Amino acid sequence: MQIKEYQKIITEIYSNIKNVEDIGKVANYIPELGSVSADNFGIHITKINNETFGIGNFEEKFSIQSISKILTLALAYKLEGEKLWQRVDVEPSGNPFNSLQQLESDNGIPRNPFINAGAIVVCDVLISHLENPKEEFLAFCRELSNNATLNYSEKVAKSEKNTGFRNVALCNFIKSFGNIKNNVDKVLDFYFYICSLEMSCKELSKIFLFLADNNFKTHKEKRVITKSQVKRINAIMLTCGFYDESGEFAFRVGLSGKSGVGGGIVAIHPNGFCIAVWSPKLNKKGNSYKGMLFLEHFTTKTACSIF
Ligand SMILES: NC(=O)CC[C@H](N)C(=O)O
Repeated sequence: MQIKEYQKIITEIYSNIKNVEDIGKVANYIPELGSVSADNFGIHITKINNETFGIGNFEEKFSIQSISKILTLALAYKLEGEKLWQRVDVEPSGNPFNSLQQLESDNGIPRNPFINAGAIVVCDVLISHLENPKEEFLAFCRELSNNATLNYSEKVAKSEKNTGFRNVALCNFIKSFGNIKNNVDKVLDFYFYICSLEMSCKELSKIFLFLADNNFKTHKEKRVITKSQVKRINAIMLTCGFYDESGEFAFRVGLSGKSGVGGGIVAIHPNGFCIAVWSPKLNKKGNSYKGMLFLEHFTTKTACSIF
């Protein structure tokens, strides 16, 4: 589909949904997230041929939260290879993102890398590989998107550190099973920082092009991960990207995707495009209410789901 056609359809849906009553709530269990204006609504699409279109607050940076779990997974998979799956599984959890429940019966092996438990293990794997995890992970993101302005938010990271009791519990619990190899404070500090990464919809739809374009190379002409790894990360996004609402997202939208409690969602059409939506009010499962609604209309009107 031509970018002009996407532009027309996106503009139309954006205008309709902008005025729909938002039944969601801005996340405030991390106090700093509660300070954003609930009315923000932005969309940006980047095609693999680099044609783009954006509307609304698509250039404003926000806390990408769990969307960063795709980036930590990509780097850990690159560094650790298939051994990674001995530490974290690839099954949908059917449980909330911060749940402790299954970890006991699963002997400290998190169900997938996109729930908090799984992302914490992935952070631990990265710490074992990297000398300066925060700096090197940020450098990876900057290279991937050819964007030196990408950064963490100190405020959000600190705010989460002060209130992240559940994540502290998760990390210690997993450590008790031997599936955290490094110091828990170090792992948690890294986890809180990766969650605090800030990007706009425009930046998000660009950084994830490596999952849409099988021939993607960075500006330094480097391949990021193998084609098989791209396929697998997309598969985990489809089955686990929205926690206990992953089935619903596949059912209503039909793209691989990932949400964050900052209200962002990215979705991938393999060989087509990456689209990012931001609207801070979340539904009960922690996914952006208007973001999901927008994407449902988008794949319906463009007939561009993967099914
Ligand atoms: N779903 C999310 O975006 C959750 C991430 C958040 N930083 C947390 O650990 O609770």
